Parts: sequence; C-alpha cells; structure tokens
Amino acid sequence: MTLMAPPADPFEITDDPVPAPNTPERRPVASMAHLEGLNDEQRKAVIHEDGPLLVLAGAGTGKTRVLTTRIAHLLITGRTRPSQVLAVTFTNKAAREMLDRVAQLIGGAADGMWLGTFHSVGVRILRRHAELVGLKSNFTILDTDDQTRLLKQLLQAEGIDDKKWPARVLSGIIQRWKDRALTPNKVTGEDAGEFANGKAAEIYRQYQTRLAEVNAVDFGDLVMLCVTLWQQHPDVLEQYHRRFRHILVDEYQDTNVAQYLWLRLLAQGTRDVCCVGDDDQSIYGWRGAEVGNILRFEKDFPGAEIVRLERNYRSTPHILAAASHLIAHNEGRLGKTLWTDVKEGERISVRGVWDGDEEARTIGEEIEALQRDKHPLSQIAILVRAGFQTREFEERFITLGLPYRVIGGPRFYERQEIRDALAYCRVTVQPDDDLAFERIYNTPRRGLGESALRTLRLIQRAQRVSLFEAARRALETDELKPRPRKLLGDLIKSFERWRDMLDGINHVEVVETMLDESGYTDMLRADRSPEAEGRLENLKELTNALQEFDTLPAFLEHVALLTDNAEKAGGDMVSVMTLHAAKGLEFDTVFLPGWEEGLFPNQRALDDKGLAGLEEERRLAYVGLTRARKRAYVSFAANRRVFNQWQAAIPSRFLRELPTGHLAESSDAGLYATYSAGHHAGLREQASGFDYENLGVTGRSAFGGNRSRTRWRDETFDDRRAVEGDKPDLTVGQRVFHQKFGYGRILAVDGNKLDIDFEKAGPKKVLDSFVDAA
Ligand SMILES: Nc1ncnc2c1ncn2[C@@H]1O[C@H](COP(=O)(O)OP(=O)(O)OP(=O)(O)O)[C@@H](O)[C@H]1O
Ligand SMILES: [Mg+2]
Repeated sequence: MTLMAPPADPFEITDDPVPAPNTPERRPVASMAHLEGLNDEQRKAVIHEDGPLLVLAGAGTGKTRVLTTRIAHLLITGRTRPSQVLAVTFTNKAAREMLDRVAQLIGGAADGMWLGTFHSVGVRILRRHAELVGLKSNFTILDTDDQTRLLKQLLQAEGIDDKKWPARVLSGIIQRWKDRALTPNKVTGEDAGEFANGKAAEIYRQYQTRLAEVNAVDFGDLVMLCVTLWQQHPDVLEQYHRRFRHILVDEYQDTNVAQYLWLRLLAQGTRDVCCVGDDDQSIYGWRGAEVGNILRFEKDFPGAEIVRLERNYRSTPHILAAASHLIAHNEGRLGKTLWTDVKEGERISVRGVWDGDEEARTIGEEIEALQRDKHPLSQIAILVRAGFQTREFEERFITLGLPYRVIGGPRFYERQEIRDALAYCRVTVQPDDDLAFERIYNTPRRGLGESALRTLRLIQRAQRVSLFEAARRALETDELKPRPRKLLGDLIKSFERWRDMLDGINHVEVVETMLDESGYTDMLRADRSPEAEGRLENLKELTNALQEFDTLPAFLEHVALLTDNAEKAGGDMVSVMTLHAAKGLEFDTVFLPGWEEGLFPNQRALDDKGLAGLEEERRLAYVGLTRARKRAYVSFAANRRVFNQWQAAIPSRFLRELPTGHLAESSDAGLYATYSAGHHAGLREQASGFDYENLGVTGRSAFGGNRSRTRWRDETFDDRRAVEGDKPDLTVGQRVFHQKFGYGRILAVDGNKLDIDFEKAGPKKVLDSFVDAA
C-alpha cells in the first residue's frame, strides 16, 4: 500500500548540522549594522559565543533588545539557521513583538524559528510525541471549568464531601503541583496534606488517568508533560538537542520550577542558552514563579557568563529615580544601578481625587489634552492593579468617544461573570429574553440538564412562546421529570420574586439578592483561585455601576448601548490593562490609578504575615512606573464605593516611598497634603459622612444626570399566547400518542393542556404540542 507523502512539516526535526565555529563556511558578513548603537555590555551579550549567558538587568536597559539582536546576529553571521533557534517569552503579545523585531533586523521573516510562550511551544512538542505520554496527537486542552467538573466527579466517586473540599480548590492545588513538575507519584504526603481527607494525591492520580482516557490535557500539563517526556525518553530529548542549538528566554525571573526543569533539560544539548531577566520585576510568585531560578542558573550552568546592563534607554531621569527609589524598599534584592542620559523631562504627577469617578474624569481630560497636542493614543496606557478597575475608565472613554482597547482580557462588560449577572438582570426585567435565559438556566449548576432544556425548546417552538413561558407551562404538566420540574419551578419562582422586589426595593439590593439567592456568588466564593477573586471584585464593581442609574432597565439599556459603541472602535487607541499584562511593554505616557491601601498593595498582600506579598506588590509598582518613557501619572482616591457603601481609602504606602524631589503633587481637595501629614482618621470621618448625592459628585453626573425610566417593561410584557398554534382536532375521549408516555385517552382539555389517561403511565397532564392523534 502506498501512502501519500505526509505534508511537509516546516518544523520537522532534521539533523542538518550547523557549520562548526571557525570553519571556512563561517564567512564574515559584510553588514554588521544590527550591532550599531548597542553599548559595550549589550554588544558583549549579543555576540557572546558558546555557553550559557545570563543577562541580569533593570527595566528598560535593553534586555529584550539584546535578545532579539542576538537572534538576528546568529542568523546574519551564518552561525545558525532559523529552525535551530528556540525563543520563549511570557505573553503572546511579547512573542509577536519579538518576531517583528527579528524580522526587521534580518530584513525578512525568520521562517522555521520557534518563538512563542512556554505553553505554545509545549503544545507543539506534545502533539508530536503524544503517544509517548499516553495521548493522541489531537488532544484537547481543557479550561478551568472542564477541569473542575472532572475533579468534582472524581471527588464524588470517592464519596468526598465537595462542600467541605471544593473541586476548585483541588484544581488550584494540582495546578501548583504541576508548576513544580510534581507528577502524581512525586507528590508526598506532606505536599498533599489534609485536603479531601488526605486523598488529594490519589485523586490527582485518577485525574491524570482520566485526562488521558478522554485525550485531554490541562494548562499545567503543557510544560510538565514535556518534562516527563524528556525524562523518560532520552532519545526524544536528544532529537531536540540536535535541533535547538540556541535557546533564548525573556522575562526569565518569572519562570516556575517546571519551566526551569524544561529549560534545563533542553539546554543540556549545546548549552547555548541565553536568559534575560530582572529580579525586581518578578511578579508571578503567586503562580509559582521562583526568583531563585536566577540564582540557580550559575549553579546549574557552571561557567555561565553574567552580563549586567546599567544604562536605561527608556525613561526620563525623574521616572527612573522614582522607580529605583521605590524598589530600594524591598529586601533581598540582587541590587543594581541604573542611569540614563535622557533629558530631564516632566516630574511624576501624583494626584489625589475624591473618588473613582473623578479619577476617571481627570484622566480622560489629561488624555484629551495629550490628544490635542498630537500625542498618539497608542502611546498612552492605563495600568490598573485589579481587573475590575477598568470599568470606570471604559465607561468614561465611551462617553468621551476615546477609542480604547483592553489588553490581556475582555472589556469589562464582556467578562463572563458580568455577562452572567447581566443575564440574570435581563431575565428578571424581560423574561422573554431567551438568550439570557439559556445563559443562566444552569449557571451555577443546579442540575438542570440538556434534556429538560430540549423539552422547553420543543414547547417554545410548538407554541411560539419564550423559553421562560415554556418553562411556566411545562411546570403545570408532567412533561418534565420530577427533579428537573422541581428545580425549574424554583428558578421560575425566584425570577418572579426578584421581579416583584423591583417594585419596592432598591434595584441594587435586588441584584445583590439575585446573585446571592441564585447561588452565583457562592459558586465564586467556593472557588478560591485568584481568578475567582477577580470575578467577585468585578461583580462588586457591577453593583457600583448600577448605583448610577435609577432603575434596572435604565442600566441594562445603558450597557447595551455601551457594548454597541465599543465595537466600532478601531485604529489609534488607548491601552487599558493590568500591571501584570504590561510586563515588557513601554508607552510614552502611563497612568497608574488606584494607589490606595487594600487596592495597591492589595488586601491579600497586606493580610500576608510575611513580607513576600508586599514585596511582590512593590515590584509590580516598579514594573508599572518603568513602563513610562516620558510621563507617569499616579493617582489615588479618598473614597471608593464597595458594594453599596462608600469607604474611605488610605493612600498607598508606595506613594510615600516615592522621592518627593521627583514628584509634582496636586490635589484638588488638598487630599494629598492631608494624608501625607498623617491625618487619616479625620478625613475618614469626613468622607464617610459625606453626602455625595447632594453635592452632585456622584458617578451619575458623568452620565448626564438621572436617566429617564425606560418603558422596557410595558413593551416587553406582551402576551404571546395570542399567536400560539392550538391543535383543534384534539377532543375528550380521543385516543392519542405522546412522545414520552405513549398511548392514552384524553380525559379533559384545558386550553393547550390535556389530561390524559395513559395506558402505561397512568393519568398525566401534558401539553398538546407533544401529542398527536393516534
Ligand atoms: N543601545 C540602545 N540604544 C538606543 N535605544 C535602546 C538601546 N537599547 C535599548 N534601547 C531601547 O530602550 C527601550 C527599552 O529596551 P527593552 O525593552 O529591550 O528593555 P528591557 O530591559 O527588555 O525592559 P523590561 O525590563 O521592561 O522588559 C526600547 O525602546 C529599546 O529600543
Ligand atoms: Mg524586556
């Protein structure tokens, strides 16, 4: 039998050796233009030959530039070809930028080079050797929801109470093990602890088996399974040793143990490994990153060359001084000097504002001013500590018509939990909203499955009513099995209750009640992952947004218009993102809002007994400031609204750690002065007793005052019963056939409901749409 030749694999591992150093094949190249402009240390790192190299340097010193130039240099000098280069970084955005940069330097695409994130490279490797780790090459990658569902099944099968030991927590534990490359048989009793009555490791083992059975992996596997693969199959590892002659890693300080092992195995080949990083920018400790990997490098790669870069090319002296001064408050740093000969520039603006609304308004004004001065929006970024903070800026930008993009995540109103919560609101206000109803029908999981939904859909189509109305009708019959009928009945009753509440109770409270009673909040609370915490914060922020409207329908209308507007944006845009997502990037102007205790540094770090959490927050602040080339604006609000309440906020300790000589402090209300003088308590009193409504400084003013009540309710409560198709041919005494209950005789007809005495199932109430004349 002849087979078609397999399609050419551009990444095929071949044995073509590179010309060895100093052979005639290594012709000197005419143009070394790519080296121009590099300082001595940078150049040393770029042209360093043979053997491990660690570039350890502060922000903006050209580490990433060294990395890309080094790749270009390897290619231009003919020392290597693209397919022999592997470069790894942390985000897809960073990977794309590196590819572009290399292409620019070599004047064309570096086809065949592997440049991606640890995860994307891991997938590629695993697909090729899937069978060796018990998978098929078309394996799927599970998201956290699938992962948790699977774990839940396993916990239940073991008879473990998943209220006490939630699957989501276990999912986090397993993730941490995978970060440390601990396969089930490497997990010790000590690692496993008390969780799941001491059975966590056992369930982890079952989980891995189950994943293999369904031909799936989770994110952690993408790195860990490569390590396993190489450890168990040295011949495969050797293939990669032959292929990847040059390995380069950016943002090395944020590698976790598994990634480090991955790298160390791979680098044993030629030992030509170049890592660049900055211990002061290690911000993923909470995800298992180990700054210690920097120190380990010299030990694991004896004779490694260490290059330090001290000249910063990015920022003005004010920005650099402020960032350096701030980070000096951390203990246990490797320590480094930074200098620049960029001209002085502007001081860092530090501004105190009353509340988040004023903060968004002020920043919006600053951006408009920059725009008038012809500054491109793409050179402006807003960097927030927590995802929920983007909401106020997004709304403000939409009001101003300023195009923006949220990097590293969806826009606020497109986030999963926000869409879910909005779906609850929509069904409450407008029960015929089928899309919304389907979205939350079984979210959180309440045991309402596909089959009940199918029944509802049949009714919906046959009687031309909404799903909600179909549910109501199904409840009056035996069309649903007892359990789904009970559960659906509870859901419908809840919605009716929430709708009634809207008549008497403040809509914000109704929404809070809705999220509580539906079990939605509990679902997120049970999930102790950092993502879930962010989701809860987003929900709180949603209730803040709700405050700004008089009614729930008015709010929903506002949101519908927002999302509509947002999609039209294109071209030159302001970037909004978290500090974590900003790593490695740079902008002329950077806004750093929300520098308040509990927000930044965040509460988790403050609750932490040791200093580790706080120091990681400080590194984040350092990352934030050092993203700025020319201008940095730090701000803090005196009051934040959390759920229904105003809370007085205390300015971040990081503000006091900035050197005053480099700051331009301003505060409309003299807040900064008050705070820095240490009069926190007095101001807190003032703030909590503050009547925002009467002063007209609520968020409401930003949206043009009170919104008129919409007539949504009247319009949508139309009675669709008028259009439904009755079945006039069904009469008492007639023999009929029902899809589920079989043959029977009609006892009574009540509109579209029939009482039928079924031959097998006995008397039941059913809907006429499920019945045909026998
Ligand atoms: N020798 C140089 N001459 C001129 N500009 C340079 C030089 N080296 C780097 N730069 C510029 O300085 C800026 C910062 O460089 P780069 O992003 O490589 O720094 P980094 O050390 O990777 O920073 P981070 O720690 O934030 O990732 C870039 O705009 C880069 O083009
Ligand atoms: Mg960089």
